[in-house]
Amino acid sequence: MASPSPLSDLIDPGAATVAPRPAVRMTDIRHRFDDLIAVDDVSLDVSPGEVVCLLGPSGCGKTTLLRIAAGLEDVQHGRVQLDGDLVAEAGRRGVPPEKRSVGLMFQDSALFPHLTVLENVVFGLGSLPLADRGRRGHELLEQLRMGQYAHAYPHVLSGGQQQRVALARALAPAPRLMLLDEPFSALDARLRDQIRDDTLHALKSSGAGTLLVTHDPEEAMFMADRIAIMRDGRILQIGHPVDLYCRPADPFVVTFFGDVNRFEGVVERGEVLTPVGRVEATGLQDGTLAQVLVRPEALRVVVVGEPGTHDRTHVIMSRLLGRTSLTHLCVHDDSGREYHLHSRMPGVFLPEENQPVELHLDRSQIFVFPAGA
Ligand SMILES: Nc1ncnc2c1ncn2[C@@H]1O[C@H](COP(=O)(O)OP(=O)(O)OP(=O)(O)O)[C@@H](O)[C@H]1O
Repeated sequence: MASPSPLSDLIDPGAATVAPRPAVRMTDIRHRFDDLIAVDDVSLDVSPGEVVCLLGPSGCGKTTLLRIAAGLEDVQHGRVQLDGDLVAEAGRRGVPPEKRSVGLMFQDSALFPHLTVLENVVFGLGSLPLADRGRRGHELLEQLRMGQYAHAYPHVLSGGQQQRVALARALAPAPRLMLLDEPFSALDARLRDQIRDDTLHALKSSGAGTLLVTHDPEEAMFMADRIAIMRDGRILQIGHPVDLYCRPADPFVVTFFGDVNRFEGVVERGEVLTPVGRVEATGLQDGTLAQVLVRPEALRVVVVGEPGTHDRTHVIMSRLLGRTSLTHLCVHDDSGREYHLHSRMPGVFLPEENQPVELHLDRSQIFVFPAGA
């Protein structure tokens, strides 16, 4: 009997070495509006099937970058390739947006009011036979839980339903790239969570690469395979959400993901002394003035003794925020200087005012940088 062929025989060595062409590749993009540099030397790839979020504060250049990918802004410097094809380069006329195989979705769904939901979804499918258009439209509406509204007009739909239709319309022509600009920001929180979830699954099953603009770090973490965090037109760090959250390259990256407790101190024997204890200052020389950023979840509060008998570290107040509880703490350093710190604990943890406590540190959520970085 012939022995079974090894698994490696099934692998095409050529296929293993050819990386898929990026859905979009933006190279050396710089963009000015008069004197203002809106995008400053950005290069970025999005792979097919990958969701990349552009995250950053208002005005950092996210939308401009997205509009350049879409062809809605000319390329002033650098170039844009879609699925390996050069579509725009500085000094040359680019491929117009409607010829780029790109699906667009914005904060405002911008549906055609005089067309039904189904007609809106199939609007861009003119080249397909009528029956195929209808099949594709119904399939997407079912996937986005809008099947029952196929023959309704947009004005009877809620904002969230309109966004589902806008997503179906953008996905209908099976674009190679989806560009989404703050698509959920006009929706209330509960609705937003459901739509985000459905959008993520629809994007993933489409196989398109996605570039999504948001200023909301939680949304970026929910949606993204990779996050590019931007400030002043530049990408400060790009990577898996865990890389950005747990291995931030810059203090701005730490603070953009939420509230932090901040201290300064001089590095001595590789450590900085803070009011919550000594912290390792990896990579900083002795004598360097350092800033220490301590996430509230890095401070684990342990109740000790009776309320009212506090000496140094004690509770000022505590609040339930839902999935976590926030404790405001009064902490003193060795010289007696007082600090007001925040601790975040999972679940319901509501120690009384004046309760003495001890703090245990989760060092994985404490970050040290040179002061002024
Ligand atoms: N058409 C324009 N003309 C002049 N300045 C512009 C134009 N579009 C954007 N800008 C400016 O360029 C900078 C980047 O804007 P952009 O919209 O890309 O930022 P953003 O990060 O998307 O911000 P937001 O989240 O507020 O939309 C901002 O300072 C903005 O005011």
